[in-house]
Amino acid sequence: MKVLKFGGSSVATPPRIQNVIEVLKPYLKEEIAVVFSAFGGITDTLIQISTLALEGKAAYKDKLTEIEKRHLDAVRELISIQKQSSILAQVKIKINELEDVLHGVYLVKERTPRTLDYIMSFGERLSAYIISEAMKDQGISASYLDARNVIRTDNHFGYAKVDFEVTNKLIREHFRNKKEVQIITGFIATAETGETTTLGRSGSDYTAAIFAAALQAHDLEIWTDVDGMMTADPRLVKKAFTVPQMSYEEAMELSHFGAKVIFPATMQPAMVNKIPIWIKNTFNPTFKGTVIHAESTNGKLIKGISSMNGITLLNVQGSGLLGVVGVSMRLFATLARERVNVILISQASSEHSICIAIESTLANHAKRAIEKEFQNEIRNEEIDEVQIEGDLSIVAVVGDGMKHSPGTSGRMFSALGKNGINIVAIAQGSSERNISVVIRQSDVAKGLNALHEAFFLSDRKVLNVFLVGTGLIGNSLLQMIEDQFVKLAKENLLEVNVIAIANSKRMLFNEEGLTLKRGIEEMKVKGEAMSMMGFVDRMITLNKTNSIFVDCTSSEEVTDCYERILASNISIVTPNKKANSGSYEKYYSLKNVAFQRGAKFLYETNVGAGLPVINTLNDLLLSGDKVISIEGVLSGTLNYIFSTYTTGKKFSDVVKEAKEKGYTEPDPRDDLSGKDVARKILILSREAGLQLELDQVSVQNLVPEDCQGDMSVEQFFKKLERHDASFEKLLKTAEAKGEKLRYKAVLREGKVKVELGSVDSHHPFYSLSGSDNIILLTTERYHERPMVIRGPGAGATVTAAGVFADIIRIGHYAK
Ligand SMILES: NC(=O)C1=CN([C@@H]2O[C@H](COP(=O)(O)OP(=O)(O)OC[C@H]3O[C@@H](n4cnc5c(N)ncnc54)[C@H](OP(=O)(O)O)[C@@H]3O)[C@@H](O)[C@H]2O)C=CC1
Ligand SMILES: N[C@@H](CC=O)C(=O)O
Ligand code: NA
Repeated sequence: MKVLKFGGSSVATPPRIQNVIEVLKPYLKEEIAVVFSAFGGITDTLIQISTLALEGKAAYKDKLTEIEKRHLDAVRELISIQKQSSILAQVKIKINELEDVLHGVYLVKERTPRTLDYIMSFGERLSAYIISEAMKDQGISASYLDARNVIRTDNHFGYAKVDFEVTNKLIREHFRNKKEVQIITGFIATAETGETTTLGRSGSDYTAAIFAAALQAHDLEIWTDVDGMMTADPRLVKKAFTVPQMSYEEAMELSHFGAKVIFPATMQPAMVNKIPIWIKNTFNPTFKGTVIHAESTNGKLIKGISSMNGITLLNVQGSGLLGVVGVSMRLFATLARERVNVILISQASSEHSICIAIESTLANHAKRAIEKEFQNEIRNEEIDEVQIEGDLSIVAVVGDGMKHSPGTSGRMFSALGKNGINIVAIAQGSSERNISVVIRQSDVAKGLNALHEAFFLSDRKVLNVFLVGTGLIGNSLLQMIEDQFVKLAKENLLEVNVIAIANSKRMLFNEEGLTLKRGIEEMKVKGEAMSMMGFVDRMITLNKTNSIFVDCTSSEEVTDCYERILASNISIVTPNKKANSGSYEKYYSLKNVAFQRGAKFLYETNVGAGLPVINTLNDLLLSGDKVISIEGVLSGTLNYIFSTYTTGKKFSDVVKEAKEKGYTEPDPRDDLSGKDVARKILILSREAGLQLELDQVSVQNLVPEDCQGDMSVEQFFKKLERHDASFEKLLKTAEAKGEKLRYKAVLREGKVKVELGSVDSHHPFYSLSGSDNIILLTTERYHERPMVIRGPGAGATVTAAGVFADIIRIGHYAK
């Protein structure tokens, strides 16, 4: 014997009912019994109608007509015309009965729990009856069984307790010699005194388990609308997947915390009789689903992550708790008396406080009750007033495999901590099957995803990128992420998702990740108006795991948001130098906030583009070295200009070439003025430990006076042409000495300057070409000959690659 149960969503419409009949057909070869819930939504509507009647609102009649129509329509759609009339008549008789009861409620304005149970019973009675007739009409040997004939309970209306001795006997007697498939009403039963009762939440599952146990079925199948028990709530964790098998205990722990696929109490009869419970999906019938059985399956550390919202913590504390026997007894007795269900308890060994998680709706009531119970202690200041903290959630990792496995909680807390999720309370019982934490409700989606990645996606990491700036660098970066996506995911288990893209005008978000190929175009067409505040708010609210803000602009409006971003535990990667070359105070405070929050702030491309300058310098310093001097050519643009500019060429043309090749700043005057180089050497000096400001850098400005000030880049180029002759003079002077022009940056003895000079053929700067940068690091350890870092130091590819490398570096750290 196998018992199957189909829930309300599986039988919500006639086509779905037909689908269920199709699902059942292959089962007819074996012995089965099938339990049905009311058509989807009917139980709720029945409660609603009875409430309207209770409130004296005649509108209940319209709703009743709707219910009647739904059931009559189902008969008309599922059953052939010639058989319809007697079945329609039966349905009408039931609806009339229901109408009489509702009329009674309407008149006397009273709806006892007993009446409500009776009203609700019509949902299952109508559905199972109609389905049994539809099956018969299709040639299946089936008969309708009103479970009230065989399930006996006490008269606790709403959640009646089953008398198994009598029930088992009645069920077995009923099934003796029964050939037809029994189509059974879920949820309902009869009290010893004869009234209709219901079995409480998920009562139809319970009905199925009661039948399975009584008939000693070899399997119980619960058919619902999901693919079984999932590793986490799939609405919040996109990568959640079905758990193929788990123990009864694991299922109880998981379902207890809101994974509403199965309600623990309903498993009891199956569990006691060791009957495997299959969770199957009516909308995906060939999928295996989940089997819940007696074996504790080893191998996996945890089976699932559950979550429960709407939680409030009550904190009872004070010196009166310490070592006083009986306080917790009084506390819990009070809560029990007030029917407040305690979901989680935590007490530290200092015995100074006890904290209890309950449903938020009961918080004020519970607080008042406890304060009343302890009014003497509160008056004597032995116990404080009860503190309540709401808007919380419980998240729990569950699995038999955690037992005796050190490191599970470590992994859990580390995943939450690295994502900046504050843990308000913790509980783990000695069954070691469940570790529960209380966190802010707004952190639940992020927390679940972080834990899911930590436990189920093994070493797989997902980085969520929010990009601002889609010019030369931003665009190349997106291209690179796209080109490397599959390889990184496959070989390095690193998934780089771009969640948002913005330029100065528009921004576009997609929580699932944007299609990079068309990302920028889409952003320009479909994006909403860009506002930096709006962008940051949205990014913070999304609260994604491993979020990385990537700034590929040169805007200070963007760097002004860094502190807030880092303070929200979001890492930053940027080639934009404005933040680190602003005030020293700002530079210092950004590093500090990042450190405090465990967020990363990476800017290798601030100097020498993709060349490993900042990381190398930091490695030297961290290992105890000290900088004596830094000397370099730090501008790709200026190096390109002065190594390409030879007799016969026009200076202004060479500057244009540098811009076309993508070496210059958005405004090339930032390069020519020496300002960009000044920023870079300032950043290196600060990294080396000097507390300097930008105006302390002595700068030689190469922008002719009439080209300075407010004008467009085009206007600037026009004006620059007038100065070609004076630049030619400089060039000729250097060439006459056999030297080359180079724009140098120097840090020595705490002083920093950037200036144009010429170098002879022995100088290491002489042979630089194209966009090359060179950095000579003279340190205590590298003092006879400096460490030399050299190579192309500007341009779209090398810079974007450096930015990408910083993003991946965060991936190494993330979890
Ligand atoms: N080019 C190089 O070789 C190197 C560049 N860098 C740095 O990289 C950064 C980007 O340079 P690059 O790509 O060449 O510059 P671009 O001028 O090509 O692109 C800048 C991008 O930033 C956007 N932007 C500007 N202001 C804002 C704002 N307030 N809000 C949102 N978006 C804004 C622009 O939007 P819109 O498209 O609407 O104008 C544009 O998309 C700069 O900081 C530069 O110093 C660092 C190392 C090397
Ligand atoms: N404009 C800069 C680009 C890198 O920061 C340069 O030319 O070096
Ligand atoms: Na670099």
